[in-house]
Amino acid sequence: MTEGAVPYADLNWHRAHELAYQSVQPLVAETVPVDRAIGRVLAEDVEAIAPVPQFDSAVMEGWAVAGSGPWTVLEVAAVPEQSPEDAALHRMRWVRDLALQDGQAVRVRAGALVPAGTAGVLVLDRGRVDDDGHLDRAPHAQQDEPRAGDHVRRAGEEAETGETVLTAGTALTPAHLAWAASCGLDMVACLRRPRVTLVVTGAGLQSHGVPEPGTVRDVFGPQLGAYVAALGGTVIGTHHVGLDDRKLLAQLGTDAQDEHQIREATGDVVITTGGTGTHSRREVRGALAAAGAEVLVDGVAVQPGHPLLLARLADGRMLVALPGHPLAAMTGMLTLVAPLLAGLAGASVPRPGHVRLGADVPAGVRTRLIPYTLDDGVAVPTRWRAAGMLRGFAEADGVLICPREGGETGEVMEELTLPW
Ligand SMILES: Nc1nc2c(c(=O)[nH]1)N[C@H]1C(S)=C(S)[C@@H](COP(=O)(O)OP(=O)(O)OC[C@H]3O[C@@H](n4cnc5c(N)ncnc54)[C@H](O)[C@@H]3O)O[C@H]1N2
Ligand code: MOO
Repeated sequence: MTEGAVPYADLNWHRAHELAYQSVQPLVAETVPVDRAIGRVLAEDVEAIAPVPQFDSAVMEGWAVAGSGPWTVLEVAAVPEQSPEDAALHRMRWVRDLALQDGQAVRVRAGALVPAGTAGVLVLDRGRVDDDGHLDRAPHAQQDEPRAGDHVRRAGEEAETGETVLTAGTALTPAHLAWAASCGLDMVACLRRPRVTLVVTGAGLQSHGVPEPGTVRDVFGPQLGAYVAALGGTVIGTHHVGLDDRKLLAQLGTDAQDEHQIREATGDVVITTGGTGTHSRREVRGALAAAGAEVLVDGVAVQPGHPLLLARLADGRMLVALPGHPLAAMTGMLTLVAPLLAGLAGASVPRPGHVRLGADVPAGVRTRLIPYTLDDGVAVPTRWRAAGMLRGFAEADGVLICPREGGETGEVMEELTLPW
């Protein structure tokens, strides 16, 4: 390789995707409140700090009973002028400290604590209480109701203290977080969400309305933040630098003195848009060279999104340069940003899925990323697939990774799932 040459120019799509993932290490962990950990990746195994559930409880409303019956129904002495909440708490504590003896029963609601000594729960409509507070089975009940353990949820039946209840590397879903709350957890150790700075280059970008001929409506500044969030990152700043190379360069350098300051000020990743074509202006490549960045990938053999760059800045931040053409940038996010953010977040590499083609795709000059819609379970490639078009991507169910030789109806092809 000649001096200064980029190790991976015109890289095969799969290798570029993998290289982006492998180019980074997971970020350090931080402990976060359970209710703010959605979508985060667990940094370490979580062990149950108490049995789950924490106490024996009734599954059905009725009476917790001891012995074969009939039973005397015990009730707590009422405290005058107690609020309903205080009365409920007072009764719960009384039940907690109670030890049922043979022939005794206590009225319980579904989910409520049952006292020590409970053999089972006699369901409400299977029992009768007479005026003297004696409980017996209803005429239609079986004579052995309730059998030992009937309608009682035992402490520790889901997890014992010290048991691993969530494993490191899990991307936390609402179901995981409900489970963590059920285990009594308040905080969990998660890998930090990658922080991203967006740098939008280009002239004549309009922030609102229908653009005048010769100008374009900016589709990256306002929208890429949500795309980054869907991929597990957080955009901490968006900078419009126009065509000013010095402003672009300023975003790639830093005055910060140490790693912590750099991360706080500028994040972990810089994503630029536009200025990646190999045309006369130096733009992104020039700025990367001036900033002393190490370019890892310069061009991916894919259409759209050929002039994509992956670089490591001098301070260790990673940079992805997306082309200006909108679809090229949107698919470039799947090619390089998705695996990069997954690598930083400690998540597994996003693997392509597979889908059956519902139409022929002719051969092309290189691999193509083609948005498709699902029709009756088969993939119909969009006709709005050129680099400047967004219509096909907007209505897509996924993106085909179509090899150079194309594909025929009925054939199974690799695809990328969209993060929304
Ligand atoms: N002489 C060459 N021309 C081009 C080459 C090349 O190698 N040599 N590569 C082509 C390919 S492939 C692509 S893709 C584009 C990449 O272009 P750039 O990344 O340099 O993009 P710009 O020139 O900055 O912008 C192109 C075009 O994209 C639209 N754009 C840009 N930013 C936005 C935005 N924020 N919102 C909406 N649309 C945007 C705009 O129409 C720009 O004119 O280069 C080819 N040309
Ligand atoms: O390769 Mo560019 O990204 O389509 O025109």
